[in-house]
Amino acid sequence: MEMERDFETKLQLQQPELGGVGSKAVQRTNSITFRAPQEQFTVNDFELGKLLGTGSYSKVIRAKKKDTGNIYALKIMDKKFIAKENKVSYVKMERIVLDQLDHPGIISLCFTFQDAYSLYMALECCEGGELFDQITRRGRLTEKEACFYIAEVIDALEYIHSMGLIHRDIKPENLLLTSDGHIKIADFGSVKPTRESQITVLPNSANEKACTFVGTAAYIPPEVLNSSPATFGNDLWALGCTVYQMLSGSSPFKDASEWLIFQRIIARDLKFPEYFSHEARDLIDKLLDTDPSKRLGAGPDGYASMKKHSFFKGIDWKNIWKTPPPPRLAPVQDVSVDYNIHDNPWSLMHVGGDATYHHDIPDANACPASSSEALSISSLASIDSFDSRWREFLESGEAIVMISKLKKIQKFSNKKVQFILTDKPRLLFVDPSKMTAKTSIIWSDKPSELNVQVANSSHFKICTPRKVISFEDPKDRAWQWKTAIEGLQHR
Ligand SMILES: Nc1ncnc2c1ncn2[C@@H]1O[C@H](COP(=O)(O)OP(=O)(O)OP(=O)(O)O)[C@@H](O)[C@H]1O
Repeated sequence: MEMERDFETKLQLQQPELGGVGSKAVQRTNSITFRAPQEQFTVNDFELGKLLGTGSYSKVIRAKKKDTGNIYALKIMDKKFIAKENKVSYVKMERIVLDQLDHPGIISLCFTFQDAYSLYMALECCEGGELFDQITRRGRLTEKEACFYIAEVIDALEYIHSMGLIHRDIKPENLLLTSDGHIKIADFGSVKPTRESQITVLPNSANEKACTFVGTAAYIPPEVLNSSPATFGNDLWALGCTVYQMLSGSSPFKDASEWLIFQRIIARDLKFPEYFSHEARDLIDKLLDTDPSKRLGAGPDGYASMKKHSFFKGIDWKNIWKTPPPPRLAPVQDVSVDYNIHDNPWSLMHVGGDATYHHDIPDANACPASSSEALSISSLASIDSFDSRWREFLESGEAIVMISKLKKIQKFSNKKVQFILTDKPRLLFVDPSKMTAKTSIIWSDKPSELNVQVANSSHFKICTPRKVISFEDPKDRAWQWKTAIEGLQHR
């Protein structure tokens, strides 16, 4: 209870002063004016649809407001989890920053509300999913496609920097696509305002993370690894890594562990695939300068030098948001995560009340989110971090990628097992009735030593040189198990 109270005080993002339920009136807290109001809604006011994505402290769900029919991406954050994981400042920062930004390339915040367990941010819904999924599905993008997407990111990033903000987590997972294929930058939890920032922040939140190590390992610039304070150059480095990833399908310093990734970043161990054009190499090379002040876009003429780069030949910078985006990829089969509240492993723990759950809200644009369970392996990593029951079976820093109660089919009797795939990667069995760890399957990245054979939507086999284990997944996720395991083998 004490923690709850403490949390409530810490997360008092705003106090409604004007208007009642549904009011669009402006509100103030500590003399900050909020554009997106804090409403008195409950989760019962929404029809919850498919899971759009998961972050390290949130789940984002497509939700339709029952009275208006408006669709939102509802970012749901478990209060206790946020307090426990010290993410309070991240939530505050994202709320207050998104509230003040206004750009076609940045996700907009429509309103917020909360209940006893969760905080809810109703965001503009990006039906096209993550750019990451587009890259994963295609293997890589063409230079023409990448050029368009990067040009939009640059336009939005120029605005973010002009507001005195460093995003600090630019990566393909945080670049979302609208239903018509334009980019929107998401995830402003790691933002750091500079001293000159025009953005108003809540007391004590601006400097909390001044030199903290934030971001994602593969996109972190070398100076951050050396504990230098954040600069706009951080985002330019991450942009360089993102261009590389769009064109090649993987990040430039990818390696088997974070430690190895960091070694490669510090050594600037950068190799280009043969098929990269001279212009692409030159752009990436200039963005990945080890000196942050020399990175393209960081010089005295700012973004103008970047926009003039030959890679962007033909881009109409003034009309970029009116330019037709590259054609959409064929949508993948909608493998929306089953998050029936009564089914524990994938449940939305603590989503208040008796919410109405709909597995699929019909989409006016017939455009399913591409953030599929099967393909967004990395972003699924923390989906179960809200469910602490399985934590005891994990090693420190290890996260669950996929978990299900399966029937292990044996010769004489079948057995129920909790089957867990982690990002380490490991495949574990837990006896769900005794809550004891059983054997694990020896992991191998080689398909000859570990492969999954799907018989039908519910039945699959895991084959290793020593044994073949047959499973039945009552939730028909056989293909998803295969994709998740193979995704980690190719990580
Ligand atoms: N507005 C949106 N429309 C569609 N999908 C979204 C939207 N916002 C977020 N998502 C999906 O949810 C995922 C998680 O969201 P977000 O990155 O904001 O969460 P987080 O908890 O802040 O994550 P992180 O661990 O990256 O800090 C995104 O990667 C994306 O797939």
